[in-house]
Amino acid sequence: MSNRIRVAVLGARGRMGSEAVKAVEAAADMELTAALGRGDSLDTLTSTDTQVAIDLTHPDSVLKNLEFCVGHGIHGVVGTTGWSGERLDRLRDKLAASPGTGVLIAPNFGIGAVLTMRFAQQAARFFESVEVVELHHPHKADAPSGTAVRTAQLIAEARRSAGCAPQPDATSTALDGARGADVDGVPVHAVRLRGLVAHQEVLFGDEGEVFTIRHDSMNRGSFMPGVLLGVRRIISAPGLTMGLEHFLFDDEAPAAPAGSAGASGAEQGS
Ligand SMILES: NC(=O)C1=CN([C@@H]2O[C@H](COP(=O)(O)OP(=O)(O)OC[C@H]3O[C@@H](n4cnc5c(N)ncnc54)[C@H](O)[C@@H]3O)[C@@H](O)[C@H]2O)C=CC1
Ligand SMILES: O=C(O)C1=N[C@H](C(=O)O)C[C@H](O)C1
Repeated sequence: MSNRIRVAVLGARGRMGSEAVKAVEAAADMELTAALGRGDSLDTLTSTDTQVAIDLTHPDSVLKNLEFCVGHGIHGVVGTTGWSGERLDRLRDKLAASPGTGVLIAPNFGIGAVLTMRFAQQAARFFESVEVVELHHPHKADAPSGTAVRTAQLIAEARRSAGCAPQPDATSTALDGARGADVDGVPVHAVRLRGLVAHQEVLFGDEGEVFTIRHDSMNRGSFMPGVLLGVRRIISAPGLTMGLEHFLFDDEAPAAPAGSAGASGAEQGS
């Protein structure tokens, strides 16, 4: 019997999902069990004995898909963005009732995007001002992007830990949206433009200097090494893992308890 990982793709006819289907088919250690689109029955996941479902669907679909998967002991690798705190709590409840099952939610599978978040976190305490600008194709459902929200949250956490003061902003009158969305005190601006794929700039400023971190995803193939890494790692990482960095930077992963197959099942990176 084959010991390849049995993987299904949800959202298989979409921009990301169609790339994921090709990537799974090309991976020697994986077998594609199902390529499901909107309206297809999730029962196919159980009838094909799927081990890992990759979700690249829509903010309105992803929680229902995961509730089914986790309820049937199928691990999830999730690229779908647009999560709220309330939806994450519902997923946590579901996972608590299925202790052997793992879900990775990665707002971005691109190595450069993960590094952007990491470097921004490191730079955050050294500058008085910071703003995030994300730029995407006009078909995107959620704004700001999941990556931009996560980047801003990580920056805000780092600034809080370092005891930074709120950043200066004398704006007293503004049109709606002119100063972007306020994510944990960090302004985040979203551009939607034909011709773009996925791009982000983090701008730091202080007296006499500006420091910019920029990342550009030129095509969706760039996300696939991260998706496949997520599939390979989630089968031995029970619980909720927030962010691909927990699988990329192995030196930071919590030690597995003696006798266990992998991570501890405690939440990583919430
Ligand atoms: N984490 C990452 O690195 C990345 C994440 N994304 C996210 O992935 C998601 C999908 O993005 P795109 O591929 O550009 O969107 P898309 O609109 O091209 O594809 C989504 C597909 O999912 C289908 N779908 C919707 N509900 C479904 C359901 N319940 N079951 C099965 N299929 C369903 C749609 O019909 C569509 O074909 C978005 O949330 C986007 O933000 C996109 C790029 C990279
Ligand atoms: O919708 C997209 O395209 C992307 N979505 C993700 C996000 O919201 O951060 C990742 C990447 O930016 C592409």
